[in-house]
Amino acid sequence: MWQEIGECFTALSNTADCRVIVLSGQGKNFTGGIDIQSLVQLASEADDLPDVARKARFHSNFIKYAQDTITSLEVCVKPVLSVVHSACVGAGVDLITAADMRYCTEDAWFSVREVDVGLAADVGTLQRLPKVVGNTSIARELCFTGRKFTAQEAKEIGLVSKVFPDKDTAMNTVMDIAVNIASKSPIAVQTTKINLVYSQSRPNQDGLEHIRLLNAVMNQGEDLPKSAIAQATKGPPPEFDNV
Ligand SMILES: CC/C=C\C=C\CC(=O)SCCNC(=O)CCNC(=O)[C@H](O)C(C)(C)COP(=O)(O)OP(=O)(O)OC[C@H]1O[C@@H](n2cnc3c(N)ncnc32)[C@H](O)[C@@H]1OP(=O)(O)O
Repeated sequence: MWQEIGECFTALSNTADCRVIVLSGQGKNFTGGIDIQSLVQLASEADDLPDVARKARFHSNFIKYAQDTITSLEVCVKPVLSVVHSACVGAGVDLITAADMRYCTEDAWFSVREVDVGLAADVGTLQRLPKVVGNTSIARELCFTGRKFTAQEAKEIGLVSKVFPDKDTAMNTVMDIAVNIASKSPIAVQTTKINLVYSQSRPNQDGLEHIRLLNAVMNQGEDLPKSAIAQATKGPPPEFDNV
């Protein structure tokens, strides 16, 4: 699954007729996080190596691979909307915090469970959760304790944008949001995502410089006049070529 997630988001990022991605889970839970047996197996494979440097390199390589998998959501230029139902544990929080938007059902619950399996979270939660919720005290409490928190609390701290009564309602509403985004200029939407991601950990001046250079090129495209004229004339929504 690690491999498929990375391949999937890389492929969708490069698939012209995909404009928006909705990520949801099948079955009883959104995700129970990393397969614990595979984690134990990995530790034992590292243990079999003859010396500490090689053990360290083995761990480092897998962590990098897993980090890149989660980061593939962020690197993907198409907006990723995630919909969580029931449990979202450990790697699930890493995954959704790399998405652009998060929604959940009333029965959803979350846990930054890594400390309880003896790990410091290493595939994104520690970097992204504090920024997503904008409150380092609550982010740290959740990371240090691994405690379960409800959909309601996730909404209160800003982890999710909205809580829906059930999965069908959540999916229908989030699909409407996705359709709305997909109707807009893909150049404008994707450049917006690229700049938001670039700017999230940099000074404003760097982000401004980045968008200035991007738009010096992108503003020469056909989507800007098409959209601007439709807005100004209250004309029908324009159609845009895929990127
Ligand atoms: C480089 C490192 C990269 C990433 C690291 C990520 C770290 C993490 O993800 S830490 C989190 C690890 N996950 C957990 O600790 C979750 C433990 N499981 C649970 O809390 C619950 O099982 C549940 C996910 C909330 C689901 O509960 P429920 O719906 O009640 O089902 P269960 O009966 O408990 O489980 C069914 C069945 O699945 C097995 N299982 C559940 N989660 C895992 C898992 N993460 N790994 C392996 N197996 C799991 C559970 O043991 C049950 O198995 P049976 O054989 O049916 O007993």
